[in-house]
Amino acid sequence: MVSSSSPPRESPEDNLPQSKTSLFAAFGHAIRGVRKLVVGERNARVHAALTVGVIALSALLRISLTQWCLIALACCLVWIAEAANTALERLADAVHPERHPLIGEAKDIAAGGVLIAAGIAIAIGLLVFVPELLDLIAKNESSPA
Ligand SMILES: Nc1ncnc2c1ncn2[C@@H]1O[C@H](COP(=O)(O)OP(=O)(O)OP(=O)(O)O)[C@@H](O)[C@H]1O
Repeated sequence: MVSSSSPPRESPEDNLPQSKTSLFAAFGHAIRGVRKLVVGERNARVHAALTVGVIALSALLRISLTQWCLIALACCLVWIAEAANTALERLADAVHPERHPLIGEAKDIAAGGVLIAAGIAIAIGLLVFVPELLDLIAKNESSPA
């Protein structure tokens, strides 16, 4: 017979840590993460320079709203992959500083994700910018000197 004074059964959710972080503080942590990514990672600084260059080229070529959306998504894809790669590298180094084949594999896979994202971003950039640049060249050639 079950005693009526037995404690209530715990649900799996009861074991989860209760987050006391306010939305405002969480936003601050995220901004700190972006700063650490851009300041501390050489690859992220390269992405930052490329992002600025791509935005400048897009503005110069006066691309359409749809093209802006595609370029923005392509840039975001690379930034998200780079952030995930950096986070995984730091986590792996903290949890297991010694060399381990699985850590190596995990880092290689994360780096592969960045490579795939960068490849797709380059393809989108070519699809958007090459026709625009060809158009600009054709207009310049056809205009009277
Ligand atoms: N702890 C480890 N155990 C086994 N192999 C590792 C380990 N750390 C790194 N490696 C191998 O060395 C490669 C480079 O790892 P590293 O942490 O130096 O990244 P990285 O080249 O600095 O990358 P990023 O430029 O993105 O920071 C990994 O992809 C992995 O193949």
